[in-house]
Amino acid sequence: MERVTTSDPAPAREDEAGTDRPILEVRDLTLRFGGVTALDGVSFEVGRGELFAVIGPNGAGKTSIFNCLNGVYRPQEGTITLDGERLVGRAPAAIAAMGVARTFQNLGLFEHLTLIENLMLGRHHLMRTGFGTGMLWWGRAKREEVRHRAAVEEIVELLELEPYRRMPAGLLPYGVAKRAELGRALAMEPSLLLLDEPVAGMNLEETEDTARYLVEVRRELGLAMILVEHDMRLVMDLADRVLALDFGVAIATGKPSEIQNHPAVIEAYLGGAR
Ligand SMILES: Nc1ncnc2c1ncn2[C@@H]1O[C@H](COP(=O)(O)OP(=O)(O)OP(=O)(O)O)[C@@H](O)[C@H]1O
Repeated sequence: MERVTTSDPAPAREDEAGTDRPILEVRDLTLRFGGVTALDGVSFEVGRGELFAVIGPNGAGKTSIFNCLNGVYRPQEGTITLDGERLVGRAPAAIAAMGVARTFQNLGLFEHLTLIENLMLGRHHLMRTGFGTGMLWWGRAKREEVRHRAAVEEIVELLELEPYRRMPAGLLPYGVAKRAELGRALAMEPSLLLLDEPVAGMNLEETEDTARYLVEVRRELGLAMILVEHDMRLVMDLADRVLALDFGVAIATGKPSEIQNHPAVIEAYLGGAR
């Protein structure tokens, strides 16, 4: 059952969706699987244009947060509010249509489709003219397609994917495929982007490239992003603020420099290594 706390600093009302309010507000999120408490009363906010990172040892609950945010898991308690709209209880497709996009740890591209086709699929939910209507109203459908193609080409340019436009996704080098997946998520025109271990399996050069593209995306699009990542250097370099989890509990939230030196965070990582 949803628990609405009185401590919510900003009640979820659409008319208050002003620019100063955080784009995402998570309050007292609790998620249980039988006897396992994956998330235990977790609260945090993400500001507009903020790059917010979630860290923690294996099994801390990072993926569970993403799965609650995009509607794959339904938390037993707590609220999630995106721009004044409650998310808990909505289906993943509805949440995606509200502006929450996600990249996956393992690639989520269609291997036989070209890079451009994959990006166009990312825009599917934004397309109003289906095939049937398109036949009847081909003029409007054509104009709409031109608009969508132009939006996709902007992303291709931003992420420097031009040389790979017509290549089937399955043939892309790994680093490029990860970038294409970022492009597919951006093609959705999200208001919140969830980045699930964007540099997993990358070498140093690819990791540095990814960091550069994320900085670029942020500068160009001013998009709010949540980053789950084990690469601490990337997190500390890129994030505005960091939430550290341990056994489903939020043990610290703050600037990267504060989190790096936080005794509870150090203990959580060293404890896990013992
Ligand atoms: N579908 C599920 N069924 C049962 N238990 C689950 C499920 N999903 C997650 N859990 C449990 O919830 C806890 C948190 O898992 P989660 O995957 O969110 O951690 P994580 O921080 O993402 O870990 P990692 O860094 O290894 O990906 C773990 O104890 C995990 O076993």
